[in-house]
Amino acid sequence: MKVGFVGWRGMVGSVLMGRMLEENDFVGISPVFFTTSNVGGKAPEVGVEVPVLQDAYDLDALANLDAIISCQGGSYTNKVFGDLRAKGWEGYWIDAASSLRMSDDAIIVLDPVNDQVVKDGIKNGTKNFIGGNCTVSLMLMAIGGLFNEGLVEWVSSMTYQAASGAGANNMRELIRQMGEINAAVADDLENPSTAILDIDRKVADAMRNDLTTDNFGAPLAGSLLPYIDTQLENGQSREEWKAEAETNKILASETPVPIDGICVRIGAMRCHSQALTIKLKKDVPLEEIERILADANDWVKVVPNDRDASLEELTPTKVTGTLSVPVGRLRKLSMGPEYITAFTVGDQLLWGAAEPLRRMLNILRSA
Ligand SMILES: NC(=O)C1=CN([C@@H]2O[C@H](COP(=O)(O)OP(=O)(O)OC[C@H]3O[C@@H](n4cnc5c(N)ncnc54)[C@H](OP(=O)(O)O)[C@@H]3O)[C@@H](O)[C@H]2O)C=CC1
Ligand SMILES: N[C@@H](CC(=O)OP(=O)(O)O)C(=O)O
Repeated sequence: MKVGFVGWRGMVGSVLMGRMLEENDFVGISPVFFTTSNVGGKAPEVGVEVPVLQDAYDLDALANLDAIISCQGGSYTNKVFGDLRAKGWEGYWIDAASSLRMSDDAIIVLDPVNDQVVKDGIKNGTKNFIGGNCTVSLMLMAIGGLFNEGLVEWVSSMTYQAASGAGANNMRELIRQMGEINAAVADDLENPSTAILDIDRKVADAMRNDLTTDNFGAPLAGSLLPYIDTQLENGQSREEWKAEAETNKILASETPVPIDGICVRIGAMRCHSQALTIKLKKDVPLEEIERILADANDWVKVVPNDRDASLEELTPTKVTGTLSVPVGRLRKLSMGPEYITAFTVGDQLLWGAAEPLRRMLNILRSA
């Protein structure tokens, strides 16, 4: 199988490369690496022979491939994909960007949750397989079991999203902002007799006036940003809109499940967290809910709803850089026995972006 990689050196692409190397995924394929900036340059070393970097806008070179994985972003997809198909290319297009997600001829891939949808799609000739929005994929990795059992009447998700979802420069900016806050009061922190309200005043002043905000457009460190992605007419942000639209597409739901909430950017590096309120269709005992969640896939981990376990297991710090998707704080809410709450954390660059694409390629290889 000849596989083209576009966007392999970006943030999502680098995580994809790392995972493919870890899993020996380059063995048995003929990889071709593309670039928008360095045609003829040296391709990365992946343990098999590879040609020099090819031009990512060269439709003839792309049309030679059996499959293309793009982590280059939506504008690249918009520029190249239509023309490539118009040329008659019938290979598989696997993409991290959102551009094609809701197209009728595309499937959103998250095989631990929608394996059957993906397999049916391949059988029926689908050629476009697109990674889901990170928040949606991570929510489904955590509570997909309840959806697959048909138990969910609706979900409200309140998110705590990491800087990485906004890009590499935003991650740098978050750390820079943290440093700028520290610098504003570094001397005062050394002096135990400095009044805390003086420190607080200086910090607030620095946050309002002195932080670098070129990428986020607002101070994030020490604060939060209650709006992600673009504004829609109905009052939702586009990130909030994706929850219901993408979840039901991933699950190929016959009756769409309402999912809505508020998406918030916080000062975490690359783990998205979500607080979920779930209305079940019936009263299910908590132990049964925990069993359904735990059995749904190999990566979800049910964390007991106690203080020590939650602080140990259920934080971005613990989860970052891993494929584990813990879900905890599980309990019935006072609204009634069908209402439960849950808190989940997941790495936004792994299950949220690169891992479903890597697995999709392997599904195609073994199809
Ligand atoms: N599914 C999801 O939830 C997520 C999806 N995404 C999608 O993935 C796309 C790519 O995101 P992301 O990886 O953050 O994008 P990056 O900005 O990190 O990389 C995109 C491209 O920028 C070019 N580039 C320019 N300068 C550099 C540099 N210094 N280091 C590395 N690459 C550089 C590279 O192209 P070249 O080699 O051709 O120069 C690279 O492929 C997004 O636009 C989005 O569509 C992102 C996050 C989550
Ligand atoms: N919007 C997400 C990241 C992302 O890239 O989402 P999407 O793939 O749906 O555009 C975030 O900011 O956390």
